[in-house]
Amino acid sequence: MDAVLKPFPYRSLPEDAQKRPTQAEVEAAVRTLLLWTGDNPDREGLLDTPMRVAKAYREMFDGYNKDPAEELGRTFEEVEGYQDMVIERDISFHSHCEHHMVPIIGRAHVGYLPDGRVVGLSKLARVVDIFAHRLQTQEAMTAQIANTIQDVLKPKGVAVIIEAEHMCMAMRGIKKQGSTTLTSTFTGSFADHPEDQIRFMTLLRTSTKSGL
Ligand SMILES: Nc1nc2c(ncn2[C@@H]2O[C@H](COP(=O)(O)OP(=O)(O)OP(=O)(O)O)[C@@H](O)[C@H]2O)c(=O)[nH]1
Ligand SMILES: [Zn+2]
Repeated sequence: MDAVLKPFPYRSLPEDAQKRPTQAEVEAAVRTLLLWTGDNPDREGLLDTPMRVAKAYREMFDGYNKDPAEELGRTFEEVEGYQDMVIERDISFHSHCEHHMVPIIGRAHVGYLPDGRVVGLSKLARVVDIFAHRLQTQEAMTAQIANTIQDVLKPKGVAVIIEAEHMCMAMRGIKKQGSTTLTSTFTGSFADHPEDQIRFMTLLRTSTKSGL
């Protein structure tokens, strides 16, 4: 199936990337990579690997087929006048770095200050996953999540913090296991009022075991 990529509002794709290669072309490319490792793509254990890799890529990079704005389209106003921040903490995600195409594994914390409308909680995690399932830098992913929620939901502000481990730092190159990268983007009232940022950070640190 040759899917045509949807327009992507936060990063333009080159013209020739708009059309996907065929399944046969992808499998041939994986076969080349297998040869590059030094292994034999014709041995029994590797015969179906190009097909499996193509299938896995379709799943791991399905974020290119989805529009994060659509996820935020359905909102609710009946929340009994609730006006304080809403935070979805510890949203686990898997992504791939755009430099080495190896995994980034981490957690996102997403908060917003509603302006009359709230969104289904799962939708915040869906937005995280859509951006995670594209080739990323952590900085870009953090900004994309915050800017999409700000642009579509139009709350008073959005706060996004991501902490992640980059396998390109752990498995190769500098080989530092266990170091994590922290990034943050604050929009609206979170950018304008330090006290909102502080409250966000304080709420994030509230222990889930505290019984609050
Ligand atoms: N800022 C940023 N850098 C990243 C991210 N993921 C990977 N990198 C870095 O991207 C850089 C790419 O550096 P290059 O010198 O072009 O590539 P390289 O020779 O593979 O680099 P080394 O990892 O130092 O071996 C590396 O320093 C990676 O650690 C990310 O999400 N954000
Ligand atoms: Zn990398």
